[in-house]
Amino acid sequence: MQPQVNNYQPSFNPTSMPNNSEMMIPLEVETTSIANNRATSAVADRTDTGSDGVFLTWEDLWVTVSDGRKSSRPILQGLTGYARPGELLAIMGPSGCGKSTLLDALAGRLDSNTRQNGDILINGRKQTLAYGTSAYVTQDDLLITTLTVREAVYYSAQLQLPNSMSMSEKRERAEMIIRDMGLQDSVNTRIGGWGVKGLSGGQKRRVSICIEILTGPKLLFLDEPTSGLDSAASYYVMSRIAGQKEGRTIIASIHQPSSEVFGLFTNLFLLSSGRTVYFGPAGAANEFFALNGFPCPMLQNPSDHFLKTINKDFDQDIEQGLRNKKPTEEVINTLVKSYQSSTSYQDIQRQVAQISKQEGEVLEKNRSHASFLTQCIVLTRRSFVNMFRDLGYYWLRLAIYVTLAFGLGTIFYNVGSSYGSIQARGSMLMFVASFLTFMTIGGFPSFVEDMKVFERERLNGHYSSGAFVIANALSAMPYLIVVSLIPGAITYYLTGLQQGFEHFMYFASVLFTCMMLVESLMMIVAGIVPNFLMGIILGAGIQGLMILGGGFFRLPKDLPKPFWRYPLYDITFHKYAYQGLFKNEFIGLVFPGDEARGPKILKGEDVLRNMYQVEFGYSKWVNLAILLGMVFLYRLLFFVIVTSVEKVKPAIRAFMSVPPKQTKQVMMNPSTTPEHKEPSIV
Ligand SMILES: Nc1ncnc2c1ncn2[C@@H]1O[C@H](COP(=O)(O)OP(=O)(O)OP(=O)(O)O)[C@@H](O)[C@H]1O
Repeated sequence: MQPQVNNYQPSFNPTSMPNNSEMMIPLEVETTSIANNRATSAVADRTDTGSDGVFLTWEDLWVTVSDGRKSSRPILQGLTGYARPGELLAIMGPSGCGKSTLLDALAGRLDSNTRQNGDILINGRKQTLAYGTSAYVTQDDLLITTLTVREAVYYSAQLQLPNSMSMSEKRERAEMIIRDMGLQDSVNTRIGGWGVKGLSGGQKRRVSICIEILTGPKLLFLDEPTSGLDSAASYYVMSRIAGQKEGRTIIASIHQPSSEVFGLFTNLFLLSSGRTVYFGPAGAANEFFALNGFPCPMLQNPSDHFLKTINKDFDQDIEQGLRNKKPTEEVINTLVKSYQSSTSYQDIQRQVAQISKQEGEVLEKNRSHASFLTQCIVLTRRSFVNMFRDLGYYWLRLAIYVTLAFGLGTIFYNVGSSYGSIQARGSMLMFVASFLTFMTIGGFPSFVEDMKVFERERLNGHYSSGAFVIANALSAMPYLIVVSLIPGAITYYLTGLQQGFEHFMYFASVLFTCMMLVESLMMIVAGIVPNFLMGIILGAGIQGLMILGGGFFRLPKDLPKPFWRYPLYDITFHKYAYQGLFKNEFIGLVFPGDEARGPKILKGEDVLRNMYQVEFGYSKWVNLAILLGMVFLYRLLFFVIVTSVEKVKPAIRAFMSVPPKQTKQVMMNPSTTPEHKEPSIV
């Protein structure tokens, strides 16, 4: 159909237009408009932020990203709008138009390489969202892949729901949400990840939604909740979400909603290349397009029509196929200008101003009501189950450790007590304290996965960072005990190190503590660089330096100052591990001296003092205590890092934002330019 001439009347006011639920095809517009007028104006006039719920407004919102050179590229261009309790706002637009960026900006989760300008107010107040103030179902389903659907939702219920609710009530709530999302037939299916097939993409999507709607958050963001779902599933999922909107503010970006799903939206925010094509009641969008000369063809889904009209990505194909068609860029400019000169736009601005003026309640952080102890217990249990089921977490490592233990046991088999055994014992202990513990790095991919899930759950306020840090350490302990006892015993007894159960237990304890230390170190690395390759390189580099400066490859007195001797030698855990193991092994043993040079008999203490320059004055137990203290310190550092990221990120974002007035000076607002040009900041 050829577009008609632009006969759009600026007096068009979508806030007085009918509700969309009864208006799916153009013919119905006229018949339902009068009936619905009253309903929508009632909604439109509800701007009292004093009521319970979240009123969100954004005004002249710009988001730009540096394009690598000295200029910036705008992703969102001066957007203005609002979302209110009891309403479902749908954000639609072609792929890449900025839907996720808008959601991220509103939820306070923009990437650090972006700059945000403009006002976002919550209940009329400038308030930083994120970390527990809202729930956000992101596009990526960051879930624990080894859990079943029931486990994932139930653990989440235990973490998020208050202690005052009984376990059976929590279980009941979890089961109900699972049923609501149509997952009752997959409750016992594991979610699955790379390498392990589990749920389908659409089912994972629904698990993510289940987890976030468990507590009925006051402000809910959903980024493409229906991706991967068939049209029936999309409708049921969206209708469940829409059914929760009473007293809640829901904003969802969505691709290709069916006409039934479209009927569930209260308001529609239509974007193209980061510009507003339309904002207002979803039911009035059809008329807006029709009045501008782009009526929805009979029997066509309106949302398909809107997206087709404003998608310029395939203009070349269209040009080849339909030579007489208006270029899409022109169509978009017409709609953008038309919207900006309409009374409805002024009305939206008036609404935003009105809502912004009324200061309502401060949105409280952290929706989690489970006690700290409950969080620790539930997270420890969940993490323990995950570690047990994830073969790569510990079991594979155990198999490699056992293989290496046999390697060590055979290469140093029955090491004896000759003069030559001194060097053999030293090398073997060094290998155990350095390389066996170094291999803990192999668990890093699993740590990164854990960190991703933690970040999502933390941002959505499911639990505190402290509970995560404690649970992560506690759940790893039983496995590390197994991993240090079995390969430790094989190595110890095959090589014939100093006899006595206490000596073996000390050996295994140092191995265990060093593995805890390396795990803690790698969690710190995962907290700083949540990138698998970079993390492994960084972790390996740090440990390489520590091993070098531990006082074995270069004896302590020969270590160059200032870096290697002070401070590295004193802070590297390898120093305390080597010296503890050496004391455990050599003290009490006697060796025949070097026949050519030294004394006839060498006492173990002399070997330590003269050959390895071990520090005396404190016992091997002090070495072990220092190592345990380091585990505590590393975990504390990990906690400080994850909590400071929470504080630093919003501060950086606030620092990166410039007041809207400045923005207007450096950027061209399309509404003020006769022909739209891509604005840029240089
Ligand atoms: N942090 C970033 N750095 C660089 N470019 C970015 C960043 N965030 C978004 N963009 C760019 O902004 C544009 C809009 O991205 P966004 O993800 O918001 O689109 P979208 O409408 O959600 O797309 P889709 O529907 O395909 O998910 C894209 O071109 C994207 O590459």
